[in-house]
Amino acid sequence: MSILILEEVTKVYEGKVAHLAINQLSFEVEKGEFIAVMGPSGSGKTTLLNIISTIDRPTSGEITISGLKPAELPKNDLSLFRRRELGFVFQDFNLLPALTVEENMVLPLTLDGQSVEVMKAKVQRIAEHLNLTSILEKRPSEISGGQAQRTAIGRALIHEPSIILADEPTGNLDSKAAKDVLEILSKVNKVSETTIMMVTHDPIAASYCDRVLFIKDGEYFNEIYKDDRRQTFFQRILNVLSLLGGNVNDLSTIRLS
Ligand SMILES: Nc1ncnc2c1ncn2[C@@H]1O[C@H](COP(=O)(O)OP(=O)(O)OP(=O)(O)O)[C@@H](O)[C@H]1O
Repeated sequence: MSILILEEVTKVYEGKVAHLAINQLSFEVEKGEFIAVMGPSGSGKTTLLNIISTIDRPTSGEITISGLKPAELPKNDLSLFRRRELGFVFQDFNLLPALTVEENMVLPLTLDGQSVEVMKAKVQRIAEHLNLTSILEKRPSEISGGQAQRTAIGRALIHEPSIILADEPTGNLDSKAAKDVLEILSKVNKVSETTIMMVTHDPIAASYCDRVLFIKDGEYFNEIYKDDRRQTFFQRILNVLSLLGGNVNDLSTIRLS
């Protein structure tokens, strides 16, 4: 069953000079899939994520998430839809510095007015999965980057969303913390069957996924599925990236271990 369907989605940024950022892009994501989106700088990855996350609207084309078309929802229903169906993980964590790890994680629930008992129980369960139990009382300035990103993943999961949208979730982490975060995302994907879509420049991060979708100049370029070991998948990802071209600086963040 497809949980996300894009049908001929186009995004044009209007301005002095109009810019075609996404051009007639169509693809589907299955429920429970862990998919990466890769492409050179400027190929439209962030635009795509913004459109799927309902932060921005497509110029034309249709998007269906969990059987609903967000573009057709009234504003109030759209905020609720975003809070219930989607979880967000960003490169720079986006934690509130004045709140503890626990308070950051429950923030989406407090907006929903849930009882303290329900919130505590949910936090405990997720904190155990994400290995955060011992740091629940700490503030973002007192924890490592990897712990901060795991907290952000916990916040994204607290609503049990249908899809987690992650924008370069390992971009600010060293290789050890990045590996931890990718293993956590894989576990979340496998254990709770949460669908995850991750934009990344890093072929190692992409190799944790089931499928990598490559875009170029806002258009579909290629896609490959993992059907073997992660190391072999990583090599195949590198092969497509070399065909894809782009600025060599785009690959400057690649870690080769
Ligand atoms: N608000 C905007 N107005 C006009 N053009 C924009 C706007 N946002 C992005 N663009 C252009 O649309 C294209 C796609 O941008 P986008 O940020 O989606 O690319 P990206 O693949 O995420 O790039 P990067 O990997 O560098 O983050 C780029 O050419 C960019 O300059």
